[in-house]
Parts: sequence; structure tokens; C-alpha cells
Amino acid sequence: MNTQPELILASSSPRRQELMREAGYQFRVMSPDPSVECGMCSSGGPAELVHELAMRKATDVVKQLLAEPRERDVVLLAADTVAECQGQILGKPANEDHARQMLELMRGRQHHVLTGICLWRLPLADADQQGTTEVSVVATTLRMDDISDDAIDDYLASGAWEGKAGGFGYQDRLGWIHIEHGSESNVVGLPMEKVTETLTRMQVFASPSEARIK
Ligand SMILES: Cc1cn([C@H]2C[C@H](O)[C@@H](COP(=O)(O)OP(=O)(O)OP(=O)(O)O)O2)c(=O)[nH]c1=O
Repeated sequence: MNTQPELILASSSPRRQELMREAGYQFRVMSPDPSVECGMCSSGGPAELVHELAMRKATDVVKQLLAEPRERDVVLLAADTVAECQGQILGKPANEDHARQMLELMRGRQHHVLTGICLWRLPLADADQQGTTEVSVVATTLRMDDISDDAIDDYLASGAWEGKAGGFGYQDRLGWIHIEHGSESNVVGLPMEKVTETLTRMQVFASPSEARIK
């Protein structure tokens, strides 16, 4: 009998799925409804925003989960990532012009990428089905070179900005965005150091053989 809790990644982000697979975790993917991100006020700053959004995404998927029969404990992971530059919070760009504005703001400047993660343990034998949650926010500091308009145009034409907070993908190895300090995986959607530490405490372990095969 499998005594480990079932791990659920509450995210439709391909990069988050890849990071968890690379680390050797076995998990099921469930997607939070994108509407949970609507109407959020960011006046509290980026850390408060990603904290709240990670919680909202997790809550949405817990609701979906409680509607299905379960045989074992569940541990669920949800996350939200934004960039911040000069006090402006930069989420996923709505279109190419929006992505251009973000890149123009960040060029030649230091900026931050923050990811909020919510880990939610839902035991089977929990009468009120509340479980326990742990929320953390991790920040990474980056700097973008003072790139030309042409370089921005080329990147935008590639379409690689789509669906990425701040309008760039660090994983695209652009050569003009550098990490000054902090976690690299945090930039692309999950602070794996923090995720692994918290999952280990919740008795969820990666399978070393899976990690080696990758
Ligand atoms: C900064 C940065 C972000 N990203 C991605 C990670 C996230 O998928 C996305 C930020 O949007 P999120 O709203 O955090 O996540 P999502 O909408 O893609 O997925 P879900 O809500 O279902 O979990 O930006 C990169 O892939 N590379 C980067 O360098």
C-alpha cells in the first residue's frame, strides 16, 4: 500500500511541471481556474500579491479535489510568479505592446522576480477537510542589460514572451538578463530549494531513480 501522500501540482504552467519532473517528483496536474487571478488589488506590493494568489489558486484546486473520492492524503502545490521593477508589478503581458513596455522598463535596470508558493496538506482523516497550509514567498534579484530597441523587437517577434511574467523567459538563455542573487528556478516559476525543503517536512519525497533517468 502506498503510504506517501498523493502530490498534486495545481498549475498549468509547463515550466513548473518540468521543474517538478526534473527534481524527480511524481505528481498529478490539476489547473486552477484562471479567473482566480482576476480583480486582484496589488496595492500591498508584489510579495503580498503572490502570497494571496498562490493561496487562491490552491483553494480553487482544493475545492475541485473535495468533489472527487480520495483514498489517501493529498499534498497540493500552487504558485504565482510576478516581476517587479521601479515599484511596478509586472504580471503576464496581455499582448506584444504590453510585453514591450515591460522590457523597456526593465532594460538597464535591476528588477526582482517573486514567487509565492502554497503547500496544502489535506489528510484523509480530517473531518472538517481544512488541512494545513504553508505559504512562502521567495525573491530573486536580476539585472537586464541596456539592450537596443532592435534586440527587444527580435525577442518580441519570437513570441517567447507569451504567458511569462515580466514578458521574458529566463530559461530562453537570452544572454541579456542576469541573476544577481537568489534562486534560478524561482525566476521560472518555482523556488525548488524551498519546495523540496517543505515537501520533505510533509513526508513527500522525490524518487531518486526518476531524477537520474531525466
Ligand atoms: C519571469 C519568468 C516567468 N515565467 C513564467 C512562469 C509562470 O508560468 C508564469 C507566471 O504566471 P503565473 O500566473 O504565476 O502562472 P501561470 O498562469 O503560467 O500558471 P498557473 O496559474 O496555472 O500556475 O511566468 C517563465 O516561464 N520564465 C520566466 O523567466
